[in-house]
Amino acid sequence: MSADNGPLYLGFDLSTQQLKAIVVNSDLKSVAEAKVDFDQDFGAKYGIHKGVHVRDQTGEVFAPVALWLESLDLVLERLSQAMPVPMSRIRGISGSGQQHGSVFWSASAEELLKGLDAAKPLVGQLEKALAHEFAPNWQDHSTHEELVAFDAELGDREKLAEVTGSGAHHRFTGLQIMRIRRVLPDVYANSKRISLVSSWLASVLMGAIAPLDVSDVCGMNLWDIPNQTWSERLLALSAGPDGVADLRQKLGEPRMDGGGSMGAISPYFVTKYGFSPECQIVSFTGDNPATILALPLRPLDAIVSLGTSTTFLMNTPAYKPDESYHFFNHPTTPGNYMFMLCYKNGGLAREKVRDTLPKPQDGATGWENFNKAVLETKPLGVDDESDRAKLGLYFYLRETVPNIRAGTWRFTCNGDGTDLKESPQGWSKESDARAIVESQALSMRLRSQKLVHSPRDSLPAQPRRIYLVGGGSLNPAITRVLGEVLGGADGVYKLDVGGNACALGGAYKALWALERKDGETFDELIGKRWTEEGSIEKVDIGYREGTYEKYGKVLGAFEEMEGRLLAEEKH
Ligand SMILES: Nc1ncnc2c1ncn2[C@@H]1O[C@H](COP(=O)(O)OP(=O)(O)O)[C@@H](O)[C@H]1O
Ligand SMILES: O=C(CO)[C@@H](O)[C@H](O)COP(=O)(O)O
Repeated sequence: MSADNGPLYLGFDLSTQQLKAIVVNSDLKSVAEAKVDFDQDFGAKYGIHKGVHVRDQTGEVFAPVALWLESLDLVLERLSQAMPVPMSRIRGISGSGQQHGSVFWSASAEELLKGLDAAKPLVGQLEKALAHEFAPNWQDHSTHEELVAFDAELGDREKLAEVTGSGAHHRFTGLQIMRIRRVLPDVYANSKRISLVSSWLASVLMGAIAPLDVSDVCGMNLWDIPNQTWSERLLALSAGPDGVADLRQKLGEPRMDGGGSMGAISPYFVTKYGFSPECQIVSFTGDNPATILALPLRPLDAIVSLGTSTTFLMNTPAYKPDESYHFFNHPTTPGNYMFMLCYKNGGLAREKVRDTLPKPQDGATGWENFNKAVLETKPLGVDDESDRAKLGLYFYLRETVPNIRAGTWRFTCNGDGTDLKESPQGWSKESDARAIVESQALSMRLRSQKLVHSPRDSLPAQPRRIYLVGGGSLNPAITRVLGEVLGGADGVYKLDVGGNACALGGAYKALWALERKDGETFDELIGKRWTEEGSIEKVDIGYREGTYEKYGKVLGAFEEMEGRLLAEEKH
């Protein structure tokens, strides 16, 4: 069958600020795309900002589930208009959700999901299917009490990381569930099932509660990765000693196969949008695991995702957990893992620094002055040999890696990293523009050191290729600084789908799930069909001899700066 009349695959991405959809054919070529921007399309109605509500007094960050339901109808309406061929050609659907967020279903959920009426919108019909109208968001940091308890439960934080792939993090779902049980006991008691954002979207599309996904389940601090089972002790911590069986029932058993079908699409979508009743729903995963499925990722290649959060991702067969980063099951390949660093102060922090600079004329992207400042400032703000290197931290929210309070700090040191001192007088706004991007990249380089080795010849240890995805990957100044700091022996590449990588990874996952031959891995199938041309574009040379080493010399000072700020908080 030629790609002109063959099956199509749909990938969704329900992220913090948008719901995106992309359709590809069996040759991996994009056929149609659509998106809903939560603030633009529904901001006034729901009173959200950047996709969420924030309660500063408690640190809560959450999204209205009704907003996502309205967005699902709207994105499908837009997609059906954008499709050059009938929706009935779509054979399979998968996708991704922002990680860690949870949706609490009521006892009526199964029945309401099964009986959806295509003559009415989703939103009114599923109101009573929810035990809680809001979903905690990954930016939530209201769970300090729970964080302390999780880190202590198995002995210490390192032990928790060995078992669950991560130390305790405010946003991880086990902590969020424990807090909901503490502050909203009725919500917890009335929750018949609990979904992650990924499995929630799959559930609505399937008209039945979908199991949690093999990879996304690792973002809860509840899943024992070495033994691939729920940790009874951590369930007991989250649910209370008598609540283990009940919480296990609410969560269900995860689906360990990232491929195959979970069931056919709900008749609601068949009648309303013209899907085939044979269209299959494949398990949905987290947005970061989906990102590593947007291309065949080789060992030593890294992806930097510049979305609302900034993440650094690698695909590795080695499980080497550490309390400062994350390991997840690979979403499609048993025995492989996704290594991840995740920063809360990503895109929104860069926007705050951008907004301190004069606003460009109307019609500009808004980044022009920021980019000019980044490109006109020398590495580490060092103009000549006598200048001290500038190192800054720009945390508008409490950061996760490392767990440092909100604030802005500026330090200087000698070029060899010695004599680190705080610089209370600071420096110009233009220097901040370069320093924030360098700071984010230095943190990634520091923490991924153990996972990289020399790619060839006598080059220093570094990734082979660096792929950039997410909204920020469109920015040439950010791209250049990432190449200068992180290296990349074979260069820095941008995915042509830019901000749509997670949705694309979801579409490829659906394709692999339904077309795989016995035992055929995702990388084998996608690797055979994927071509660089039309998929990626080289945007920077990456490793620059001399510059890379210059940044290497201040890595120790960067770590010391973080250490000093962490120590201040302990006193
Ligand atoms: N030209 C640009 N330069 C720098 N950042 C950009 C640019 N365009 C978009 N962004 C950033 O991309 C972010 C959104 O990226 P996206 O991947 O769509 O996010 P998410 O998946 O978290 O919703 C915005 O917060 C914005 O800061
Ligand atoms: O919390 C994490 C990963 O641990 C975030 O990366 C979320 O998964 C949300 O991502 P974006 O909305 O930035 O894509």
